[in-house]
Amino acid sequence: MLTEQTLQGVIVPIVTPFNQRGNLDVKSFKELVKRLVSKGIHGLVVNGTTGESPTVEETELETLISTARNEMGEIPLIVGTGSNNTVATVKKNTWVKSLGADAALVVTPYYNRPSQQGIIQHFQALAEADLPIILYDIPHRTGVSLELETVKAIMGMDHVIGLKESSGNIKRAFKLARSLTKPVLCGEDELFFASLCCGGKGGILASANLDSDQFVQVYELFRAGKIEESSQRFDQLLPLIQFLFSEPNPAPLKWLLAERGHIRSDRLRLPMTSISSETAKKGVQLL
Ligand SMILES: O=C(O)C1=N[C@H](C(=O)O)C[C@H](O)C1
Repeated sequence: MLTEQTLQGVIVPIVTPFNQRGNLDVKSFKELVKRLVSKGIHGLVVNGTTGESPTVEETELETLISTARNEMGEIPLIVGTGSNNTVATVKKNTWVKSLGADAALVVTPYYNRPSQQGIIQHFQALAEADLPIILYDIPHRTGVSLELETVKAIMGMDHVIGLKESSGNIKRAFKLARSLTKPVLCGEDELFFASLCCGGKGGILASANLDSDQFVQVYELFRAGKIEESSQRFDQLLPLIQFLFSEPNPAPLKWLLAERGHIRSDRLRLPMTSISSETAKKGVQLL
């Protein structure tokens, strides 16, 4: 099980590769996991936003979890399970735990506009599944704003081991990293280095599906006190990060992974679509 002491470093929300017909491409997924593990990542998220969780079927998720588990050894496996239905999320957490998950990444309940108290109770209810939780705050995707007091209340729960902070507001990230005793992980790739400077303990970074060893080095250099070297290494990654978020994630990421031969197709499931030809031209320049 993952704990607040071991939750740190570069954690990669892996893409879910599909073939041209839109079916799960298990072979590409397995190769991808192996490659990421060989690059020294500190954890993996299956079924995150980057893994196109809204379109992944339960049987497919079972395959993804067991395939990843087999390749990962002791490296923590986190599974995205968040939804806007508390009972369903408890059930899903219990289920993914039985499949070998070390923790669940749980986004704030979106769309039905719960009160702050409702959000607190949602996370409280997840204790029943007995699986460590990482709170995922990403207001621009969920449409839900968490008050600082709400974050503190959730982070005070025993089964909640950390926060993935994706508000894009570095002042807020700074405040949280300073005031919380549990790890705050950056979920806004462009702010990764800034977040480490604010006291963040690592990041859950879609960009780290590519050039993973470079992201690991940014983190390791920073931890070793080599701040300038870490900063320079991160600057080198910025054009990649900016390209990857020039259209909704994970479309540019899948395109680049396919171009580099790491997956066999850049296919996404609707309503997500592949990148435009203009973005592809920019990608070719980057390559
Ligand atoms: O899947 C994730 O986890 C991430 N998703 C974010 C997003 O797509 O908005 C980006 C972040 O790098 C990780």
